[in-house]
Amino acid sequence: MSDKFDVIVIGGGPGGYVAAIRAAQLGLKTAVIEKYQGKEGKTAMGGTCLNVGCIPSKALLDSSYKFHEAHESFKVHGISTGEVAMDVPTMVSRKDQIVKNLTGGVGALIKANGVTLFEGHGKLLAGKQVEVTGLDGNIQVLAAENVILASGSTPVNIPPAPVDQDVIVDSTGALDFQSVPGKLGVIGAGVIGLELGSVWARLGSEVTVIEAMDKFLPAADEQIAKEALKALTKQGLKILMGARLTGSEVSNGQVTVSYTDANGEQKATFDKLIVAVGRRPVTADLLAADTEVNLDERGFIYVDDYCATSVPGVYAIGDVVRGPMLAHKASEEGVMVAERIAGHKAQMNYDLIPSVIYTHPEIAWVGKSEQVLKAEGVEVNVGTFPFAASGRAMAANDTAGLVKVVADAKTDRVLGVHVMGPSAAELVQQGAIAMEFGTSAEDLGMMVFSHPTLSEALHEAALAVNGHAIHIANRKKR
Ligand SMILES: NC(=O)c1ccc[n+]([C@@H]2O[C@H](COP(=O)([O-])OP(=O)(O)OC[C@H]3O[C@@H](n4cnc5c(N)ncnc54)[C@H](O)[C@@H]3O)[C@@H](O)[C@H]2O)c1
Repeated sequence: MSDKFDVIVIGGGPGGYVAAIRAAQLGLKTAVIEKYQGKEGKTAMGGTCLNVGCIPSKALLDSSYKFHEAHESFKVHGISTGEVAMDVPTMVSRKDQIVKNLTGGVGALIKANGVTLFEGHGKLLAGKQVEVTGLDGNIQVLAAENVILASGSTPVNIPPAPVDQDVIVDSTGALDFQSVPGKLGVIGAGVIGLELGSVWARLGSEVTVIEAMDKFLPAADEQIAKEALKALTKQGLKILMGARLTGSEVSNGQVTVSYTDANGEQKATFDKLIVAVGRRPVTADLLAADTEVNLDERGFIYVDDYCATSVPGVYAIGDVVRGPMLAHKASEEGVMVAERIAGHKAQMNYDLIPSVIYTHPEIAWVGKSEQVLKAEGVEVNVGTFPFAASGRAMAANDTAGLVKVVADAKTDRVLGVHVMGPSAAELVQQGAIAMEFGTSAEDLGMMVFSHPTLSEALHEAALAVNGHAIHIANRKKR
């Protein structure tokens, strides 16, 4: 046995690297184990989020939105451009450079905080020992007082559309197309399907999204989901609901998919097909048989509210445990666990984890939807404000969508903030901060918001909860 650590973290994604940095800050002797090899053939920190998830997809979303604006919207402002063209390899290599900078930055932070990096595969053994299989195949065993499992998730594969990363790709392959597919199929109208579908639609692909469920974005507030479906359809995304994929056949560089919908058997042919039907936790070769760490019935590592597993001193965080598969949820769990190991009484508010879909307009929310609250028997007051009535949104030529604030009818406490529109993610975060402090709609209404800002739409929606909005006619007058 070569070394003993206070904390060993398996996995260097947004859960693991944040946990490791926080543990080191708290004076704990910490190691992190990471095996992912980036495009340069070097160990890259940051997990799915930095390497093949949140960050690269946002790089492509931003590039493609700029192209779309130059192509479609500049003329409204009086700007003429001549022919606008997109060089896809340049767009993709810009994305790669951002990934390289960020993963390198995290590597530097790990070092600066005195965390020891082991490059290779980590596996928990009994007795809080951790086996590391190095990239060269050499095996060493480390000992720890505490182990944090942060092995993340991987895309779900489905038998009717086996991924070959050429014609049929998953979310990773879809970040590296070297040209714009003429016809693009997407399986799954979830977060990834809509974000990546948007990227390629903006660049000119004819995009068809095949979604098995009948209800669009079931986790979102119904009013927001309805508006979002309208907006995305207007942008040219063909979204087929209640359509279940049954098979696919690749030939001559194209793929023909079969699916069933309300009208029976259908077929469609695409140049590329993105499979985005969810992600599953990574636990393969993570736990030796005698560790006594339990999994739940869905294959996630079973943890309590504080991310403690069934084995004292062993914790698990992020996508490998229950809850939404979101980088910010993983990071906060990492901080909580590191602090608890250091003896602090840290906890995390699982009720206020914001969700964002980075389409344009963005779709974001925090707290509960009007429908969920009503189903729970909570009486609510609702205030909405459309961006069409916002001076700032008009100035930006970006007026689709609305802000919706849902408050308890008895106490006026804000229970949900739901936004579709420009900077929805940032506006929802303002709601999240206020909700964390138990805000009422009246409190938000009494605050001074800068003019002219998009944030005023949140102010007005909060005022509208009690019939006091100034810049729209109130549904409810008091
Ligand atoms: N912006 C973000 O926060 C962000 C971005 C990307 C990914 N993520 C996370 O990554 C995870 C995975 O994302 P995702 O979009 O793959 O999953 P998802 O669960 O959001 O959506 C998958 C969709 O595929 C549909 N589906 C499943 N099987 C199907 C089939 N056979 N035919 C047709 N449709 C089918 C499902 O009904 C669902 O609507 C999510 O948990 C998400 O939160 C988050």
